[in-house]
Amino acid sequence: LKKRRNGHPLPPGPRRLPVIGNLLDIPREKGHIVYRDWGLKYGSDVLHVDTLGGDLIIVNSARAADDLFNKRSSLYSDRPIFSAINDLLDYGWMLGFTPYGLRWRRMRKAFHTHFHRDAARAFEPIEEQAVHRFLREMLVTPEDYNGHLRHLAGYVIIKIAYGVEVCGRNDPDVLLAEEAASWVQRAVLFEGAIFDIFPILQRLPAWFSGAGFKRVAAEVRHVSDDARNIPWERTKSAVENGSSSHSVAAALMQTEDEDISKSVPATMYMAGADTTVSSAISFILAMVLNPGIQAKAQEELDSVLGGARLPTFADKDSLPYVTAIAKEALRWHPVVPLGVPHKLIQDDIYNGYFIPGGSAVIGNVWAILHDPSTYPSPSSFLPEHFIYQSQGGLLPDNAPDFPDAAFGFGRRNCPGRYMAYSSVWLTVACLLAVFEIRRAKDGMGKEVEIIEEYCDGLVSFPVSFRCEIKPRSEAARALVLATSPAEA
Ligand code: HEM
Repeated sequence: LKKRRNGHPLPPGPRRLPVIGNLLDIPREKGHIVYRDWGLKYGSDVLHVDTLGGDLIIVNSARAADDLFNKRSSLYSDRPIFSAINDLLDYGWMLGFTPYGLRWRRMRKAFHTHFHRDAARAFEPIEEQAVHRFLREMLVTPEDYNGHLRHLAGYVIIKIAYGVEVCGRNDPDVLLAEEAASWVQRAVLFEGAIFDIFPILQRLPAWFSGAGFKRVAAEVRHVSDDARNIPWERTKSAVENGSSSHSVAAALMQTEDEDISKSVPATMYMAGADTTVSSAISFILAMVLNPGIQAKAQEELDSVLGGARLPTFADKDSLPYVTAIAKEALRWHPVVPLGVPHKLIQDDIYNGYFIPGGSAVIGNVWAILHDPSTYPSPSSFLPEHFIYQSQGGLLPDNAPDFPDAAFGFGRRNCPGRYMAYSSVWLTVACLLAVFEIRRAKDGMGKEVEIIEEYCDGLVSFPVSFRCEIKPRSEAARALVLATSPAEA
């Protein structure tokens, strides 16, 4: 290593001990905050951590993320090999974990064909129908907003992926995809624990031992295979007998080989369901905590729509404050606070520092989206963070007016981001247009205290909280009821 370094130091970081390196320094929770604080302490936006699994590089600023992940994207676009789990789970078919190379490129291209900015607009009618259906569900059991949001995400993804409508909460496709996705989360996290990438999971689950692991792994593999194959085979039969509706799976079947085609729709649920749900819940939490912001957004909605209809995508440009709320929901508590680790494929020098080839490289999404030089009050939920200073907001005029980092970096950034953002935008706009979101009251009429707390994990979720979500008026309720049940 000394030879390869050729006099260049490694980026700074906590002092390494012989043999165990920085094992004892690795934070057990809230890694994104600890890593940001290390950056401040060591005066560098790029850090090096010596883990038992190898080298870990943390990138804490938008500038360094752009320099490495974008400008040197041919070097920084691989993934660390999650090999131990992959042997058993075979999640190599999921685009997010596929090593950088030909197979990844083909899958990514297939994804891009259907999800680039203009292509994703084709999904808007499905998203509108699904959000209307969600609003109707919210009229009946608003306390189950979490379940309804999950249903909404599942409905949209399965309909776009396979052209079929999920039948209720217990739809077999959704249940299977949910199960596979939850195993993937666990598998990745716990592989991360081995590499010390996601420090929280240094506590390995009890089933990770001997025969227990083999048994669980066999089951998991089965679930992962079914999640990819069952809906695919059904779509294939539907295409063959001429009964299929338009879908990503049906379109890919005509153009790509089976390995690529069936991986794309199956990946959508794994990558797109939890992430979209988490951002929508963050929005609800933000509204409970900030009634003034909610009132201002509703004023804007009323002035544009006159309370006469629900917002649609065509209203986006007329609703800058609502749009800023949707973006702020993605920034305030980013869904994937440490992103998904990339891997550097060969030795590199950056700002005079030596970065060893093979390092896992983490873009600290949270630190970048909480940089006070771009977002002056980073911990507060302020839509003004996405309104330029020249227009009365807080965003420096040279900063991008979108929380790009929330969707990752460089060639591996989220290919579903346009679809994800439009789903979040429409959910935010429609909920604000017709519902009042408030603190819940206890039996004594006292407001229930809410703690702004998030679970650690690859995908981070707000800790469950109670709130009250009621139609703003009888007219608002009538608007929701007027969305035809037949359309969804
Ligand atoms: C609010 C919702 C979402 C957020 C915040 C989000 C965020 C992310 C992030 C941070 C990454 C890692 C990027 C990197 O490695 O640098 C990622 C990857 C990915 N996302 Fe999303 N995502 C969302 C929704 C979706 C949706 C709806 C889909 C599909 C329909 C999707 C598909 C993917 C895929 C396939 C990857 C892996 C890309 C690759 O490795 O080449 N995501 N996403």
